[in-house]
Amino acid sequence: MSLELLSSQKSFGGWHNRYRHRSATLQCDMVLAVYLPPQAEPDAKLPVLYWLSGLTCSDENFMQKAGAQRLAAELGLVLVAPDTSPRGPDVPGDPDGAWDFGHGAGFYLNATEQPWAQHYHMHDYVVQELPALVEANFPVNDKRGISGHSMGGHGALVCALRNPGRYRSLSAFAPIANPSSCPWGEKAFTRYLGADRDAWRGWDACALLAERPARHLPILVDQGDADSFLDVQLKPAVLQAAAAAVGQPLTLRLQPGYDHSYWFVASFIDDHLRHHAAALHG
Ligand SMILES: N[C@@H](CCC(=O)N[C@@H](CS)C(=O)NCC(=O)O)C(=O)O
Repeated sequence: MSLELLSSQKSFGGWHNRYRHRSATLQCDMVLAVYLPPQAEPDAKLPVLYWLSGLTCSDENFMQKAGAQRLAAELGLVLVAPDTSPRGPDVPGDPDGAWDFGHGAGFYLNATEQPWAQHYHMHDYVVQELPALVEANFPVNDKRGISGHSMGGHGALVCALRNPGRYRSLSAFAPIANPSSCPWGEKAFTRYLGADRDAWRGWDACALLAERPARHLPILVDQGDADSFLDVQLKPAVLQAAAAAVGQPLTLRLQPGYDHSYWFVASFIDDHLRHHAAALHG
């Protein structure tokens, strides 16, 4: 599993590096970003926070806009930001060129429907191939946290709920909380998973919570109350109700005046980094 270094910049005493590699899971080349804090000496064993971005994003949005490096450097956290879908000329995208499906919109699931099923296995990529790659190439241990924004916030919830024990910490910003009941999710799930809604349950955080809560894993969620996607696409109240019904520890913070952008993410990223560091360094 070789990584080709594309660029490297020093940041807060550590390094922001971008790499390309061939993904066996996705059957295409993938680019990812890794922030190595100053503690990442060759003999170190640092925990890793995986960040899953939202619709239209690549590895770059979070690393450039969230302002996570300063505190990650202080806390000794490695940050890993993968792309949001398989990419390339051989990977089919949205037939109409829309931004909410296909390239940049892999929804962190394993597609079962053609033509998507050949490449769109972002869940297995994020949960299996990516940690194996990171743990083979960087001075890290197997203490993993996961977080993300919007489609990626939901992706983080699903990755953790589907894989008990694989992550020690979990949080989300403005997750698409119940994709089975919103336009972005219904479009993506119908195409990636087919029309049978029973097949969607394993990929919807609210349905998963009902079946396999992770009561040992407290979830931190921040949501701006001025987010234009709040009522139609995100629906945090459904997640709150699903968590309450099964005794899942969930702290949902409605942040007054904040929208859906990375201005919002940057405003609360420190709280999330501390939430993860407390569990990962324990
Ligand atoms: N392009 C869409 C918005 C998509 C969007 O808001 N994407 C979010 C995640 S769902 C994002 O992070 N965008 C990239 C950025 O802000 O850097 C629109 O025009 O309404």
